[in-house]
Amino acid sequence: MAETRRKVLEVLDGKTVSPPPIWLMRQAGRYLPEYRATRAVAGSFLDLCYTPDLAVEVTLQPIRRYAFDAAILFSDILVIPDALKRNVRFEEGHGPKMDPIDVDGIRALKADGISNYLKPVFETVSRLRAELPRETTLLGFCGAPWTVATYMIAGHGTPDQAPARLFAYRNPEAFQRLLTFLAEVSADYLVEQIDAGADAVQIFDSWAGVLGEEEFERFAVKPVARMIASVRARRPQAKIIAFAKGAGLLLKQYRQKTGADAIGLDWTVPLSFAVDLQKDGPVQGNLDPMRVVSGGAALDQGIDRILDALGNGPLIFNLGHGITPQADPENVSALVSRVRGEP
Ligand SMILES: Cc1c2[nH]c(c1CCC(=O)O)Cc1[nH]c(c(CCC(=O)O)c1C)Cc1[nH]c(c(CCC(=O)O)c1C)Cc1[nH]c(c(C)c1CCC(=O)O)C2
Repeated sequence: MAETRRKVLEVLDGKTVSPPPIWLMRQAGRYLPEYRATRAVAGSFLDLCYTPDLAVEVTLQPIRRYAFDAAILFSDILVIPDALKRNVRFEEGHGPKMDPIDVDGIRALKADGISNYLKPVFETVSRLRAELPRETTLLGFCGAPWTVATYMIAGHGTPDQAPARLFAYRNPEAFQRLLTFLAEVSADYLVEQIDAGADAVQIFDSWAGVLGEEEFERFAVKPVARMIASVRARRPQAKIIAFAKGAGLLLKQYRQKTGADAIGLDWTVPLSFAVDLQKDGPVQGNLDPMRVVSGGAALDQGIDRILDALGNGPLIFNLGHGITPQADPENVSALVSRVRGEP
């Protein structure tokens, strides 16, 4: 059989691929009219995540339009609390909600049944691997323990995760227990995605940036290091991207201490520092999603700066965070063409 080049995997192996492969965080989503159409017939957002026919369809939509180098499984990081029976719901215009967990709730958490509950997700992964073009890398994902814990404790999203930070100071043992529990079940979840056909996985620590230095070490670095070690102990070839949004200077040690193959960079990471981080291994990022909303010169300049700074080393071109619903699909076409050096 002919060798298939999966460019994202080549970069994760430390190679420089030119032009760099590209995919976008949240590439399947509300900025696409075809996503909104599927979403409208799906019932709830979680129904969309748990119906393989529909989840496969929305995962493929941005691949059909833009031929991105990677597809990311359509799901959500909050399927783990949902599988833990935290009554997760997504209300229009309100973001995610769930029952807030307390110390007794943390003590009562059990891992039984998660894998069975999430079977539709694994079915989506295996169908995607069969349906995607061979050269497209399939990414699985999960949330990092800290980020998932922030939603479990508050019961909803907050601007600064004050409820989880406060809970962690007041109840250090229960909080540590929650992080350790989430690290274990999330590692199992990633192993099952890999076994179903995911070529690589990304761990999203979207709220790493609200932590002080010591808490970053205990709540972000250690649990993710533990997850990665657990996945690698079982699947030594696993390729893992870790995205700690807002981690800034602490990213330097983050890759080394967690063992991630590549680190994701948000748009506030200075390119001069990104060049330094790239000397230690592959990086992914880091265009400001608002440049995609803006389009025009702001988009072109943002792309060119990243390519100039990072294009001669192992780079997966991406945004610094998820694409937003206001982004014009035409601007995404312009972005992809420019990164690929097409007219
Ligand atoms: C923190 C977080 C969540 N979910 C996720 C994160 C980490 C990354 C990040 O920080 O963005 C990750 C996520 N969520 C979704 C994906 C799918 C794959 C992809 O990237 O295309 C992925 C990888 C779909 C989604 N997850 C969600 C949507 C929008 C819901 C809808 O269509 O009604 C999508 C497409 C809902 C969601 N899910 C979450 C929130 C806060 C929200 C509401 C905010 C919003 O509405 O944009 C939790």
